[in-house]
Amino acid sequence: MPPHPPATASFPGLDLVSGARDRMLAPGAMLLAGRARATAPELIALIEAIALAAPFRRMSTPGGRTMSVAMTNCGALGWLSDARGYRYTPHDPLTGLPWPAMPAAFTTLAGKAAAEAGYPDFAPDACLINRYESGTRLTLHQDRNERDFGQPIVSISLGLPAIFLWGGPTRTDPIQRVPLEHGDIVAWGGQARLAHHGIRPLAEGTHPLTGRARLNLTFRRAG
Ligand SMILES: O=C(O)CCC(=O)C(=O)O
Ligand SMILES: [Fe+2]
Repeated sequence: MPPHPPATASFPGLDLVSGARDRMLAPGAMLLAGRARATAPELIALIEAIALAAPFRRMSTPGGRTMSVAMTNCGALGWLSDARGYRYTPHDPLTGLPWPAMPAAFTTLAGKAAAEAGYPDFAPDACLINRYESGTRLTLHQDRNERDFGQPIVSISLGLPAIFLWGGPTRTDPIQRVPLEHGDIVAWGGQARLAHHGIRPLAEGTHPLTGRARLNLTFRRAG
């Protein structure tokens, strides 16, 4: 071990070198550290505008439990969970209207991140927006409601930090705990496309841009 660890390890919020924490989580899965930091204020303002038209809500699981994460969507298709199961729909059941359009700033950044992770032609049609508060978590799951598992997933973290749980294709595979910070992007596909993943209960905190919350954008090609 070096006598002085790099400054980025001691002050993770201050690593001005984008990419200092980059890492491959598994073949096909990349942490692209800080890639959304520069556009974060714009992304957050766009999320706030989307939430005025399609409010955050806590959905029910098919088993009848209320999810702790609050969700909304933008794009041609939005992810839903209710008593009938998990699926994508073109309309928000809360308003009966189409989900708000996916802003160009979202599509551009998601496409760039996918390309950097080795998926050059990613054109997402669905963006799930998650809002976590202290104690909120997302249990280990696979993203498998999409039609084509040949398409990757791009996930952007904003606001409060979180611990991302990263497993493998089988539920019992070993789990890595990956700290995710404001502006981090994780992109996975190929042989990592069906890896189990989740979010540990969020710690209390306040972030200058999101207050007491973490926001996450998950981009997928669903249709
Ligand atoms: O919040 C995150 O970082 C992960 C979100 C996620 O896995 C999902 O929405 O399916
Ligand atoms: Fe997921």
